[in-house]
Amino acid sequence: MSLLEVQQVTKKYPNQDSKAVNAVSFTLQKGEFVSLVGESGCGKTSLLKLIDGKEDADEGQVLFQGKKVTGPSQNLLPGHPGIEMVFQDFDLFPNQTVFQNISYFLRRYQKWYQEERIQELLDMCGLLGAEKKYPRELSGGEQQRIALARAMANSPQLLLMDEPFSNLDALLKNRLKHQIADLVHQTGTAAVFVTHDVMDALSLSDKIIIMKKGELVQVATPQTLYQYPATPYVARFFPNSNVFSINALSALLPQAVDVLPQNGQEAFLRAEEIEICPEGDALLTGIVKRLEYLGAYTQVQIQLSKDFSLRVNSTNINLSLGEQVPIRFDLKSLHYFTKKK
Ligand SMILES: Nc1ncnc2c1ncn2[C@@H]1O[C@H](COP(=O)(O)OP(=O)(O)OP(=O)(O)O)[C@@H](O)[C@H]1O
Repeated sequence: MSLLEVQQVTKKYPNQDSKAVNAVSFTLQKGEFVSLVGESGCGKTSLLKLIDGKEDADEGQVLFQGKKVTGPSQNLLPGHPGIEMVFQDFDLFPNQTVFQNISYFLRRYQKWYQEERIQELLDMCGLLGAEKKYPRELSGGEQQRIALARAMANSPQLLLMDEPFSNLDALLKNRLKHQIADLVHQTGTAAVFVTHDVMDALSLSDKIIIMKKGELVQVATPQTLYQYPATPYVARFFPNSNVFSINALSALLPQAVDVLPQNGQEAFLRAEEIEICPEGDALLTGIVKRLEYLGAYTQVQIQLSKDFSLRVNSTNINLSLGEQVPIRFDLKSLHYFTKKK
């Protein structure tokens, strides 16, 4: 039995024209780490609230450990006890100290255990010594970590995290994201992690769900998602992907018309699959339009025609804007999408 089964869940808020969540189905196993990625307003938070029983579904159902999760219409205190949710706005008690904020979630335990557990949680989140502070005395990132510590206090079976790293600096985010992933794997806690950053999703998840306008577009492992994005929307989440129309490429490569499909479809090519090459080996030639130095390589935007440019990853640090550069790639490495939208 799956830990969580989301079955055809649909939600439309009053006064909204379209459904915030539309016939969404997926399963989650014990200890599995799933990321939910999608553009702003596509229904990620709504889906988390439906899973946790904080919103009523119009259609479909959520089963947690085989039992139906009921919403606020049937519960005085919405929210399932085995599921914890970390909200984007932290939801801390403003007039209580950090210790009180966390201990409220441990109120059923004896004082000595509360104290021990709170030290453990604060240590994990890098906030030892903050027990007596009030939320207003903490930075956004610190408040966010307290919200995480609080959600993990009771070692929930399912942790729902709504962009938990949005207020953290890069150093802290890197530390915390690996701690959370380790914790999930060590304790058998399952997690649904909402993020805008598909690279975070790639590095942390067992499975990634891509959402668009309330619907699931693709559910896949990070490897499959990266190699075979099902639609242009999915591919565009990756900073190194080039999505373009085959017609635009065919116009520049009349000699390749026979090997390129002529149905006006889109294709994609990763920036690392294209190289700047010696002039005699060029497939195409373009002008350097933008240089983005990223440490290990530079991402170079090369304009090939008025409406067609490609991003290329290059280790050449001597390129300059406006320079003419020859590029090549294997036409066989072009990827085509299995779905249109
Ligand atoms: N309580 C509500 N009442 C009415 N409409 C809502 C409510 N909550 C969300 N919506 C609408 O439902 C849609 C989905 O919102 P939701 O917050 O779930 O998206 P999201 O993907 O989490 O967005 P973001 O990434 O910006 O947080 C949006 O159009 C939003 O305006």
